Amino acid sequence: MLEIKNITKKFGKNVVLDNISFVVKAGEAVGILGSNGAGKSTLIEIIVGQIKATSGEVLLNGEKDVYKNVGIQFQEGVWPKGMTSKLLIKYFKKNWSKKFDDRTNDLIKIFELDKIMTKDLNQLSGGQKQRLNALLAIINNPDYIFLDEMITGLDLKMQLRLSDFFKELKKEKKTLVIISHIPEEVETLCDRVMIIDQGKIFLDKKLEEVVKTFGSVRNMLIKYYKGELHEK
Ligand SMILES: Nc1ncnc2c1ncn2[C@@H]1O[C@H](COP(=O)(O)OP(=O)(O)OP(=O)(O)O)[C@@H](O)[C@H]1O
Repeated sequence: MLEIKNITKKFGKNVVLDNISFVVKAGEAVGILGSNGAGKSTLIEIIVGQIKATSGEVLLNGEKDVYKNVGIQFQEGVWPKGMTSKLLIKYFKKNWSKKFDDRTNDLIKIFELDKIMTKDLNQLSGGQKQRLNALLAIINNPDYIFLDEMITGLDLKMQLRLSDFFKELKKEKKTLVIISHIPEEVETLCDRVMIIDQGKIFLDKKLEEVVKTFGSVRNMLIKYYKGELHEK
């Protein structure tokens, strides 16, 4: 169980997260929606320990060292010249000298990275980097997986393939926290939907309830952006 307790984050005077609390149960898949700049990525970065909260705490199964059992899909980075997918995967798996195991080789094929394994990362396309980042999130088979706009910008074939792949992980009772601007991604993968609005939780509902009330996550989001949702 992941507990987010009274998280506030300020950058200078800017309050980006304002006393956010919620619990994610093991095996749950939560989709986090919201406007650009609402605080979604900051929230995930705090949960996984990449940045510090101004106040509040995050506990995973009652413990503070959340990073030990999570996988996070990093945003696109700038890499040293000569860094390749192969080297980066080895680094993440901490097995510089060993051959990849069967699971890793399968993942490389599923994510269609096999042909670009030894190419300089700075020469990869945006979608190729994104697929690599998504693979790194799961390479160590974590129980808690955080995906920040995982399929945005991928071609439809890869969007469907990765959605199917993460759907299978969900069946294995992995816990997923997904930031997305694509309502269909949330509807496909998640059983709980949240909207973050100006650093606060504006809406937190079961997918079932959203679909029953609005017909779809997209319809709910349209209502939200039109100012016709009053959840606060
Ligand atoms: N390191 C930083 N220093 C100062 N302000 C920051 C920093 N990181 C983020 N912010 C600000 O915090 C706010 C929330 O940013 P965040 O990236 O969490 O939004 P988001 O909801 O993920 O947006 P998007 O949908 O555009 O990815 C923004 O106003 C952003 O400018």
